[in-house]
Amino acid sequence: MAPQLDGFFSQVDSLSDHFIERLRKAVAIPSISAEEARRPDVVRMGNFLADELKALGAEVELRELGKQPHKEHLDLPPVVLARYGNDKSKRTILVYGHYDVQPADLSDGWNTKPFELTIDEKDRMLGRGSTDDKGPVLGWLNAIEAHQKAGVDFPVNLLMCFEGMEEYGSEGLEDLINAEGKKYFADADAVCISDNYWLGTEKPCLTYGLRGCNYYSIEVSGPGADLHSGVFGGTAQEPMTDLVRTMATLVDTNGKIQIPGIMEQVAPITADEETLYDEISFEMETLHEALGSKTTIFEDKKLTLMGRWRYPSLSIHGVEGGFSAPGAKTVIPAKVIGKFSIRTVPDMDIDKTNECVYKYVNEQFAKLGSKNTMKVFAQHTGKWWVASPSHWNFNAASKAVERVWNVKPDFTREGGSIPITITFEEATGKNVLLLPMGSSTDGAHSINEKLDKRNYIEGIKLLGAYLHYAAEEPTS
Ligand SMILES: C[C@H](N)C(=O)N[C@@H](Cc1c[nH]cn1)C(=O)O
Ligand SMILES: [Zn+2]
Ligand SMILES: [Zn+2]
Repeated sequence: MAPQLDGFFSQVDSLSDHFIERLRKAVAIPSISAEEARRPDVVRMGNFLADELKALGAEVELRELGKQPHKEHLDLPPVVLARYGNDKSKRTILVYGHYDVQPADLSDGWNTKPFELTIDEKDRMLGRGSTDDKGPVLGWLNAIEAHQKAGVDFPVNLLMCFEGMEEYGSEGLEDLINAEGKKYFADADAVCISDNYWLGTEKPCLTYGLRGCNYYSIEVSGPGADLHSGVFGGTAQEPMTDLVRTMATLVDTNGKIQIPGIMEQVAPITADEETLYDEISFEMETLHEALGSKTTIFEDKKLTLMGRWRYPSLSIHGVEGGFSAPGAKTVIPAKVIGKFSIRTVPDMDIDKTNECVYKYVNEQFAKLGSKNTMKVFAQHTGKWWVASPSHWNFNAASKAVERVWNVKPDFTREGGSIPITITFEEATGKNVLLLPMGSSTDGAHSINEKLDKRNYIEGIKLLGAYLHYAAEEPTS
């Protein structure tokens, strides 16, 4: 029998302004994990979540993770572990999310202040972290509160794990999950993560795969200090020149990775997979809207989806130490660090990929014949993940999508990475489902990140409905 959800749904509608205020408070905390100076704000955000959860009656622990690797002067932010309900007759669902965000500054080109939630005329809620991942994390808290205020029994025991370093490769979390897999998380019957996006703007999806991410630095140094290019230009070998020449050999304009040994690791396409892409609702026009231009590599839907889901990609992100401000400073930087990452896919191996990258970058640098010094290293790595969606956890989520959105979801893979997903699967031995709240045009990691009010409010209903169906779904 379909669960009684009307009381819960109408309570979510009645509390919508209150839930938006909760998101406003969360967005106002600039919890940027990649910026050292923001570490106190990341901790403040963890405390904010812990306090909100305690006020809702959850049992909460703040778990410290020690020092940040390679940055020993910095404490990692705490992991918020919480339990809501401990009824042995109910299923237990473990949910994960992250409370840290990507960097954001008005000067990057935002139309509004990134840490002030701004609701525009189209009911888009703009602000850093609105969709990635503060909106979805608060979705779980809001679902609890709406049940309480509606007087509806909460259908499951909820275990929660919210971290503050996801955007920096989930530093420190893996050990905790492995240690707690059969302790704190022992009761978990299934895992649900809400931290990715629909493929388009109208059709919800359930996600069963993620790419991994190996993030690299190439450090080139030579002169003892930054130099005057009029005095030293033409006399000193320049680190920036060596760096851009090396970086330019990594990938071509159509995204073809130039490093030998990478594509060779990619799993071949199966006959089943060949047919899968035609069924997916995905329009190139929506991709162009999300991209903000028509500069796609492919014109074709299938090749585009394959390029995002099942092939690796290499992206060049930036250069630390180079001159980047407006104006015309005539400096020769003494040391520059180029950053790039490779999104990895089945059957790529992290260590083998690292070896290929190190060998290739060293060879390319050697070809320059430079007297400068070059180091290449991986800053963080995380494995790809692909699961089976034939499981009661996915069935429950599919029914919840149909109930809330009146449409059957697409089953998708995601081009992004949530490094800890595979660790949850291995440490608990349970099925992991990705249940996104936001849509493809939300601009996660970009300027003007937003979450549509509709996706937030219906998303809260979706998370709550999923828990009801998960409580009832027969084991598969
Ligand atoms: C999909 C998720 N919301 C996300 O944005 N993940 C990040 C995580 C990351 C950062 N470094 C490596 N992985 C991403 O895909 O960039
Ligand atoms: Zn992110
Ligand atoms: Zn995220």
